[in-house]
Amino acid sequence: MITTTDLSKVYRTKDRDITALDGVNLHVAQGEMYGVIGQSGAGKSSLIRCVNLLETPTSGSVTVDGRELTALARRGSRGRPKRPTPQLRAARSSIGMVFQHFNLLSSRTVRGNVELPLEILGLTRRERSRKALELLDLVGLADKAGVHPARLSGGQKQRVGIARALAGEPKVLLSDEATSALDPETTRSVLRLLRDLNQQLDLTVLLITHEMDVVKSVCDSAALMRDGRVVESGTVPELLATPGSELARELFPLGGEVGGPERTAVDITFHGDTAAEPVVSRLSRAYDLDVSILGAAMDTAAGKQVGRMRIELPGRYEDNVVPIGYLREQGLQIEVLPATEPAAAPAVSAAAPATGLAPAAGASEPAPEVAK
Ligand SMILES: Nc1ncnc2c1ncn2[C@@H]1O[C@H](COP(=O)(O)OP(=O)(O)OP(=O)(O)O)[C@@H](O)[C@H]1O
Repeated sequence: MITTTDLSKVYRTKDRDITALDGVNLHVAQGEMYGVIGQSGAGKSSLIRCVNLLETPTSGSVTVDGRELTALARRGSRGRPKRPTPQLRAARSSIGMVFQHFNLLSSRTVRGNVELPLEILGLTRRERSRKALELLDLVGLADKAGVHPARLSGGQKQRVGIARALAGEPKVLLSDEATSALDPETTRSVLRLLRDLNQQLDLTVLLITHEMDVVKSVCDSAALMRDGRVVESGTVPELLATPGSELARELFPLGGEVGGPERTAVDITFHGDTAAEPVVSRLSRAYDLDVSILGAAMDTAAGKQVGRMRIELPGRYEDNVVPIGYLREQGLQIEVLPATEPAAAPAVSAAAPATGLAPAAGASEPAPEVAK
């Protein structure tokens, strides 16, 4: 539904050129909720603004719903569009946008704000009113139609912003840090609303955020951006199945100090109904091993249960090839951590943290050993 190919954006300022996007290739499938995460300055806003051509990319292409928007834009001087072409304007109507600070008009009522894009689309007063009330009902705000934004909570303002974004019946919704200004409870309810709309309307949602919890609670897929590049991307299960994935580590941080070179540390990821713990006790019994559980995390990602566990086996990797093979045979995803020197930091924290959004290691207490 959304494809960017070699997308680059360079801001030319008086003093220097700033490369905000450096060859971004992204593919968001129809009906997907796709989260782009990264630290401040990574290029997330530039990406989302280039997707709907609010910013003109310096090079590369953007295709939304089969239309190459970059080809529809007429370039003006210094890369700025002179004016959107009618074709670009029409294509943009299939893209809704939700902003961090809501961008509501304080002089208009809630209904008046939702009606604004409908006026631009040329609907009659009666049609506008009917449609706006329908949209307000969809976001749970039918009773606030006549109220001005100043009398709404942050979450309610964002719901109005979402209703307004849906006015043109878009196929794609772009969300620029839509929950960053909201408290955790309100964040959860707005994310639930976005997820419901995604499912009810088969809406494709591209959201940018700096919060891993946002990705974890609603996204089917995610990309990690750094210095204008996508450094990792995929569906959440794919990321969890990728050895060494930074996103997987940040989504499900595992704690636990690894004991040293005479120990083998293994990260186990399990999905859905597979539970690791009985497998670990079976392993312990079958191979007469003292298995230590260093850390564990159970959570849901995009509505599916996912768990991770870090265990430690006595002996080097060479001594544990057979038990590790046994774990793999159980259908669990296994990642063996590189051996560490006794005084060295755990391998995971040595490679950590890309986003700095969550601790990668040392977050939880070591659990007792599994009984043999
Ligand atoms: N209009 C602009 N003119 C010049 N430089 C800009 C402009 N917009 C963004 N930049 C620069 O481009 C880089 C990427 O910025 P961008 O806002 O896309 O990142 P971001 O990941 O969204 O960050 P944040 O989370 O802080 O919004 C930064 O170095 C920023 O300073």
